[in-house]
Amino acid sequence: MDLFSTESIKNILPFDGVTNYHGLVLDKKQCEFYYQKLMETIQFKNDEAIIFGKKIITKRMVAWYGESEYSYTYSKITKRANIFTEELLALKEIVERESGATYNSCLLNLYPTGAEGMAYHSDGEKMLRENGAIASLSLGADRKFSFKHKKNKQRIDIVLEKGSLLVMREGTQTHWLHRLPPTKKVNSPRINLTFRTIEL
Ligand SMILES: O=C(O)CCC(=O)C(=O)O
Ligand SMILES: [Fe+2]
Repeated sequence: MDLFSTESIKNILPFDGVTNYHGLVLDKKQCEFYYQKLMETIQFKNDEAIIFGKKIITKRMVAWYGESEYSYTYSKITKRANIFTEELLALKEIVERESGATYNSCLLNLYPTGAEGMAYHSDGEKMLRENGAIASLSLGADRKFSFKHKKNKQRIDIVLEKGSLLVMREGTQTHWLHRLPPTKKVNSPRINLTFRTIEL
């Protein structure tokens, strides 16, 4: 995929935003290779959040990587990023070529089973480039992903297959929430990578 043909990729939002579903960008072999490599090398930590002043530890695992050891604030806690690994740089290159945008950081989420998900939110943190693309690459178990319009509550559901790329672009974070619903149907892990541009 090159810069000039992104227009032919489907926008799955009916209005107030652009989110392109690129379908599979990794083949079966690449999916298996990167899934294994990331499981072995990424420093996943249980996600922590401060809710009503209390520190909560979740079963979802997260890891932040980037071009430098920038500090970031996520769920109200400030931490330092890790430097991109060889595999993350290779995946970043694929995602950059497919999406026609560049990224300097990556948030990885590991959902050990279908019991873990992520509640409705939008990625509007202050550090993120406003309206910059967020590219979401999925590995491991296939999971449903949902958007909900902030005002009229319209819902859009999509299955994020292993090896697939979803790119959230202008308007998406302003007008829509997204979530990964928990499910009883999935018992195996999923890794999601969201490539982002952070203003350093
Ligand atoms: O796991 C996913 O597909 C979504 C992750 C997400 O929305 C986020 O990290 O902000
Ligand atoms: Fe998100």
